[in-house]
Amino acid sequence: MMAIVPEIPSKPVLDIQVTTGEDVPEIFTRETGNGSLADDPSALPWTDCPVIDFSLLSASSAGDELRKLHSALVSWGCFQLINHGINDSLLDKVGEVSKGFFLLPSDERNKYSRTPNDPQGYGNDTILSQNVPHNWNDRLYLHVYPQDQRKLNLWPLTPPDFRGILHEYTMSVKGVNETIVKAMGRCLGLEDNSILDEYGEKTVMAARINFYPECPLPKLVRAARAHSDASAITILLQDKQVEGLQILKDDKWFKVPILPSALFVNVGDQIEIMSNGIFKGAVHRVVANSQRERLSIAMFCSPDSEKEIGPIKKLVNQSQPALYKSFKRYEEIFFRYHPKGERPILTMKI
Ligand SMILES: O=C(O)CCC(=O)C(=O)O
Ligand SMILES: [Fe+2]
Repeated sequence: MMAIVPEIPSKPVLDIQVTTGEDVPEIFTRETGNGSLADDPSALPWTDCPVIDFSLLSASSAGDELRKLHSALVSWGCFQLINHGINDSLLDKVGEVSKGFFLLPSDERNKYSRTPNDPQGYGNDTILSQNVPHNWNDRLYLHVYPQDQRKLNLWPLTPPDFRGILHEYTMSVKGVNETIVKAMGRCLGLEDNSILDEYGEKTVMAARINFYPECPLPKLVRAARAHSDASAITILLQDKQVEGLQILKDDKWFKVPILPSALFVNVGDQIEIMSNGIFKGAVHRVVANSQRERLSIAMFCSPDSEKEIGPIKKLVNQSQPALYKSFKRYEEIFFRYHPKGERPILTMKI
């Protein structure tokens, strides 16, 4: 049996009283070597990762858009998605109910607190090593699809329409995920359903609703340290006004701009593995902001956790041997390594 490593506990960031940098607890300011904290965000360049028009992806004449998508996935591992069909009013509403939750008094929010060693629920991320800094981030992490896997006791009852809106948003994002994943299959020269078939019986989706309070020490504290996602793909709704997300490419950091009404899509570890390394999982981080709070909603779309995942057979041959092992339940693997400051995907390499 595996020993359970105890968590390094922390209160939600919203419950820490800070007025000056001196009030920031030491668990947030440790250095990790995950990129220099001294980088001045204003000095970094903007990413020019492609903007993909969703409405063109399923057309029989999608050639140009698929070429753009292919180039995005092999170079950046991410793209901005426009014309995705989710209307602005739903994007606004899911943002508003989410913010409404984080603005609740502490005792209301903490009714939905996660329990130690379980990622689902409200609070901050699990940290399992003294060397790993905590993120200046409170998040509500919920399995949202399939519906019978929802832990409804962790779904806020206030704001009153939170559950209904998150459900509606989930179902809309699920459709977007399917079209993107089919297009990714075509980009690899495979059948439409080649990746979706690897998903098994059902797509699994988790929502991670991030709230980043203002931070008086943005030069020493990360809002989210560098990571790649456990998902196959992540569909992210950024804050409408406050930037902060950055993407790593060729060892350089790039800021991700806010594009009105767009969703930001990035490749997660599981598509990197299924594509046998052809598509790159995007390493990203979020910088802290001393002036403004920030909200984002990441929807992690992944294969059925009981399905064995590995490099797609048609992409493996003598000149391209499999680069990764096959496995099940990647989310569990991710939560074993990430809280210790290790990169989960490296443990999957052959
Ligand atoms: O807040 C963001 O823009 C990104 C969040 C993120 O990387 C995540 O939730 O995995
Ligand atoms: Fe992420």
